[in-house]
Amino acid sequence: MASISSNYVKADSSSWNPSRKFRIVGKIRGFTDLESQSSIGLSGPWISVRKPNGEFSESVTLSFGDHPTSRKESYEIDYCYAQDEDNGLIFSREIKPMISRVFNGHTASVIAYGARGSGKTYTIQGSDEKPGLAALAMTELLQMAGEIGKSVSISSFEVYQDHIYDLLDPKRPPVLVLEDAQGKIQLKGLSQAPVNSISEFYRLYFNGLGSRKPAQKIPTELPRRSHKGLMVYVSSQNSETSLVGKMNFVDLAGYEDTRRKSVDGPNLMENTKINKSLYALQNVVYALSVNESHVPYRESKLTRMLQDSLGGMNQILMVTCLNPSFCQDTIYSVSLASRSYQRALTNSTKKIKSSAKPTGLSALKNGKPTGVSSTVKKQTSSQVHFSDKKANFTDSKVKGRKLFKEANYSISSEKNSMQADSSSSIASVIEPSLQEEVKSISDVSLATVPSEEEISLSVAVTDTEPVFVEEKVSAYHDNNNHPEGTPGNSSTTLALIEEGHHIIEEKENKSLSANGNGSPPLSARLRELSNNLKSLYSSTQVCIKLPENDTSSTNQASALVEPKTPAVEKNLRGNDKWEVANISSPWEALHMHSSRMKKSLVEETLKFLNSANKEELKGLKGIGEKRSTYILELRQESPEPFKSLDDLKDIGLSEKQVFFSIFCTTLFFNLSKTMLGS
Ligand SMILES: Nc1ncnc2c1ncn2[C@@H]1O[C@H](COP(=O)(O)OP(=O)(O)OP(=O)(O)O)[C@@H](O)[C@H]1O
Repeated sequence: MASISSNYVKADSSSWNPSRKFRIVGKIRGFTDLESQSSIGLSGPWISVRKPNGEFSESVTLSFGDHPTSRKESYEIDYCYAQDEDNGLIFSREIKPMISRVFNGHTASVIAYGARGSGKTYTIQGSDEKPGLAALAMTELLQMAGEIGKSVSISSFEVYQDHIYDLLDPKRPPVLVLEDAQGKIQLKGLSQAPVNSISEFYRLYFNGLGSRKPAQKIPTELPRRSHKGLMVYVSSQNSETSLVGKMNFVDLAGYEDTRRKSVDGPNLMENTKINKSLYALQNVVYALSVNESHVPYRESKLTRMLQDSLGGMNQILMVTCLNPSFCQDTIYSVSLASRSYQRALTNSTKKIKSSAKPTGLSALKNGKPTGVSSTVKKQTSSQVHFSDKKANFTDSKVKGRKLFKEANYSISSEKNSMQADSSSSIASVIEPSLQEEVKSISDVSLATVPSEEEISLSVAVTDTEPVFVEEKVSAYHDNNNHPEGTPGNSSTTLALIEEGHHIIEEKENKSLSANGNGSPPLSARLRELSNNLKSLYSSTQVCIKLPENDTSSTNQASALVEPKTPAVEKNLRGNDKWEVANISSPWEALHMHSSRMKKSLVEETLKFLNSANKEELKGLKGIGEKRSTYILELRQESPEPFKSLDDLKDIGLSEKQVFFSIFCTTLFFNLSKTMLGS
């Protein structure tokens, strides 16, 4: 047990400040038998835990010992449990006070996160011999419920690749996250089982956890990495509807920075999704901590399904699990925890110094260990917010550059479900000579924007055929909180192409000597295509009729219009008129049309899913008998189950699939109509 510094001060009592929503504690994992026997168990302390102000400290600082890559900063969190402090102690100090709140009608959540192998499962799930926090809490909950005449039931779930599976009944289709008329989250398809004794709990919980075998598609012997959760409901007896309170236990998948490891194919994809959902959770924690008006629950399934539990007056204990020996990902996790801690101090009166460096999540996103040394870098919540916003903005750009490598993966291995499903049909209407260039642009766009949430289409008209350019823009929307289509939302295709262009140029400059195959560099092809688009624009001017009362000098503004784009004139609203009147470049025109067209397609897609009959639904690629039945079922429960493209995930479809399927169907319909002369 040599890993704890002599400065370590043991826990005396839990001091959950009632005004705080989040409490952030650490837990240093005990050595495994193997580690105890090896040199790891004998090496000196790696993590030092100190109370900065002696016994009066309300927090502790963590620092990491001798290792060339260890940073010398210290990270502040609420508390840290030592290697030899077990789950029982964490339970009595942290969880027990939460349980009484559950019986008072609140929801409490315990979320374990950290690097791989840092002890998250041991802490939350435990084992038959060493109960985890969930089992310890369950014993207490059952006892208290018995005493005051309440009933207890559980649900157990897994979030794998942004799909939720029921672990109590694994044969069920993925769980749907729906929002009812009151704005409450409903988990459709997640079963609940009553629990009357701890042995019954063990049987249900551990059978469920063991029942999901690795997905067949994944060529690995290892169990798949996923987030696992337990929901415990306390209800008034004999009444399913009168929920008293709820408790969640979440064992998150481990954070792993894949750039330092050779992870490939499906594992890389799995890891990317895991990290994306971990970032999403941090974004939610951040938004809640600083009382942001918009909390990005929809960024991942996990946060969406926990929306009601995370929001409101509910309390959340974040347990940062720490590897006892050197692990770079543990340092990242702690920097993240420290960041959350600082954010959680929303009403802090501590003296604060701001830091210009992007830290915490944004730095983590950039793959850099953060410089969150809480002892030296404190920020007010508003300062944190501001700098983070800025950091996020630059982040998306910087990340675009950095992500280039990752994007290669996502293009080649994932290839984007949309591309896989619809590229053939789209390719068939693109001039063969342009196909490669279009693909290049798509790739650049993919490379420059981190999120895969939304796609918009830009359509340029050539003399003969339309050219489709894929664009990904939602991360920019989200990061900048601009409503779709507002002037602030200026991340257009061309901006992306330009950005990608520079990245490619930079890359090419570096690797020019290595490129001996004589093929024109991508930047040259992009430039050529960019010039083509410009000349096409000047040779194909289609006038947009301006509102009659608009006599501004720009009323000859023109734009590229794809035949059959949604009616421009008819749909002009106040802002749109402004937009049309102020078009000053072909790119603005192109962007205006692409976003309007996208908006229109989205609306049509949702309308279609909310109203089409079974046969019509089945006409869409990706929707068969099962899905169409399911959609109809959903419509019986709620007349309009699809309110945004995000809801498509609930039927297990990527929005890209449906979007492009609809797009292609509409396009072919229009083309055949044109050819038939109607
Ligand atoms: N306090 C502890 N004392 C002794 N061994 C422990 C302790 N905590 C965890 N371990 C052991 O360490 C190993 C890793 O723990 P665990 O599986 O809980 O990590 P994890 O963070 O859940 O991993 P992953 O990220 O892969 O899900 C296991 O063999 C576990 O039994």
